[in-house]
Amino acid sequence: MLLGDSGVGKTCLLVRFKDGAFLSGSFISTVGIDFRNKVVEVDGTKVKLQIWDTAGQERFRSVTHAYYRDANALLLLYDVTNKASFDNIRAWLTEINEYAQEDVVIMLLGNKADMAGERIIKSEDGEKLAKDHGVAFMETSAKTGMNVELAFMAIARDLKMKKTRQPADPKFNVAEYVDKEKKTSGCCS
Ligand SMILES: Nc1nc2c(ncn2[C@@H]2O[C@H](COP(=O)(O)OP(=O)(O)OP(=O)(O)O)[C@@H](O)[C@H]2O)c(=O)[nH]1
Repeated sequence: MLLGDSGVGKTCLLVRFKDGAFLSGSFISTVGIDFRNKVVEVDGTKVKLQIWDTAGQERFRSVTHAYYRDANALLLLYDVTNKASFDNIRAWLTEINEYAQEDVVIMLLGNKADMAGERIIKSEDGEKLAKDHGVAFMETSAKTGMNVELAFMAIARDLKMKKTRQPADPKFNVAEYVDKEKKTSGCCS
């Protein structure tokens, strides 16, 4: 499930992942909730992701709250050019605490990382906030595609590991996996 303030790029991120395209031009706010499916392969196993795109606007909150409980993973977005969207992350995490399952996987994403000239939130600030709350973090761009595949594939891997894990197997940690992948790809915070 994609969460975050209106305009941070949730729909664009999903469209980039699903169709490999970027929705530029006029911004059409999501009304309520919408979903798209995508089947991906993780180590030879097919994983069907059902990705729910929520409306960031306050007036739809009561609609979206009803869906938190069934979510296995949450991608929580802010916009690196919009301070309010970053400041609101704590409030989003409080809502998640209240409505989502305790073991839900959470990934914090600083989107619009392509907008270097207009950036307000530093990558280190996102990193710190994520660390404070024990969640995975990366910066993304729905426009260039930076880290979009990595974000969704890390979630797919986590969900697959949860389903197939034997009691003796070590636990999969999505935050550690993402840090390792970011380092090996040498790319983009
Ligand atoms: N430069 C840049 N623009 C982006 C990016 N992602 C989204 N946008 C733009 O930001 C605006 C809002 O994007 P949406 O994906 O509709 O935002 P949303 O979070 O789904 O908004 P709500 O549906 O209202 O919750 C659009 O004009 C997009 O073109 C990005 O990574 N880079």
